[in-house]
Amino acid sequence: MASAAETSAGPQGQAEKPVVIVTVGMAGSGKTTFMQRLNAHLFQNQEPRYVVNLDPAVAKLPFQCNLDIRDSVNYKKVMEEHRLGPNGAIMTSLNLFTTKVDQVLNILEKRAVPDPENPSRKPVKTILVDTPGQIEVFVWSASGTILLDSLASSFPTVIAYIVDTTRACSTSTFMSNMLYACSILYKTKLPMVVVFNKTDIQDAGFAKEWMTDYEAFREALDGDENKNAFGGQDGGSGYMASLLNSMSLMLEEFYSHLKMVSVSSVKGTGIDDFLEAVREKVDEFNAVYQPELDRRRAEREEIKKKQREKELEKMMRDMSMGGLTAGAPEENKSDEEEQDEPAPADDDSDDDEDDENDREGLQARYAASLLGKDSVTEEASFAKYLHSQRNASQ
Ligand SMILES: Nc1nc2c(ncn2[C@@H]2O[C@H](COP(=O)(O)OP(=O)(O)OP(=O)(O)O)[C@@H](O)[C@H]2O)c(=O)[nH]1
Repeated sequence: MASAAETSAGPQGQAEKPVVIVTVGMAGSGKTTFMQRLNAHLFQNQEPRYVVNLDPAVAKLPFQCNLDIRDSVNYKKVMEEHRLGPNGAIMTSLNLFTTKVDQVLNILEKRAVPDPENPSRKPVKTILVDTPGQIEVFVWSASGTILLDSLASSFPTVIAYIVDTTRACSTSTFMSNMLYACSILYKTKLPMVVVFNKTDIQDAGFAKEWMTDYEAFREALDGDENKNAFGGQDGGSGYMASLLNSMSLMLEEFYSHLKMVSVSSVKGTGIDDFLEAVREKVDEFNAVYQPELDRRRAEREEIKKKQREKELEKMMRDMSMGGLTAGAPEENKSDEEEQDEPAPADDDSDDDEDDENDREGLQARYAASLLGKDSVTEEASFAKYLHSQRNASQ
């Protein structure tokens, strides 16, 4: 069977990149169990994979992990030392871990290619990432964004949004779940597969129907309203139904961007469907998301370049003004002193000329460095200079 990474090969036969699957979902939706099942499935198919755990608070993982946030950050210590609650400590642990994102990417990139020192070790094809149950802590935090952006800038990345099907079968809980998924899709701007988990207990056929047929959802909504499922009085229930109805219409466009699969992580059903959906999403990542990511990266670079040019302009102005102010103390001298002062010797005029040459040379070097003709040392000295300027102005 084709691997999830098989469609991620770059153009003109470039080395195949592994696919990153990031599992997110509400607390208890079954993310860890799903990861365990996926890991076992890939192992059975002898597919080299790499497992990353980003949940610092998990007590015990039911699978072997290659890279574990708990090895570098002690969640309980973070809680004690910073006097934080559980969610604050998870967020701080993620922040601390994010400072090592370059190292993490280095490791992953090394594992994605053959190792000349260990030729028997196959390059990984799938990178599985488990995230904390507190979904907002990961998706809406700066560190979560940095981690996701960094992964997506190196590998095709797909979000697996896990839904507890047993808790999504009423129209209101279903809608809450879909709104969460929608916000994650638009926040991360990454392709998403919605995984209806625990289908050994509750079939997910209703969800598929509601996502593809508005009338079916409308009927279910009427049924819930008639049963007074929203529990409102004096028209409260009516308000809820009308809100859900409007949201369902609004989400129609969003549903069209999703791929949904039914899975039972406990029984192992639906995993092949999930991997097939990931393959589709990887194609979408390469065709749609990658160019968009490249465009955003180029935009950021352009902004940075403009900022540097602005700083250089300001610095040039400061330097030419500096030339004027260098003579300023002279102006404080009394007329008398000025008259008594002997005429400048030839030596002094040489110094002035040297200063002028130095300044011009310096300006030319800075300009060259900004125009990209810089050598490493010039760039370093320029950065040093800007730094000292900033410190001096503070
Ligand atoms: N019946 C059934 N139970 C499941 C399935 N997947 C997970 N569970 C159960 O759901 C509970 C929560 O599963 P976890 O995998 O710990 O969920 P999680 O989303 O990782 O939890 P947090 O990380 O704490 O948010 C456990 O009791 C699992 O055994 C499934 O497919 N079927």
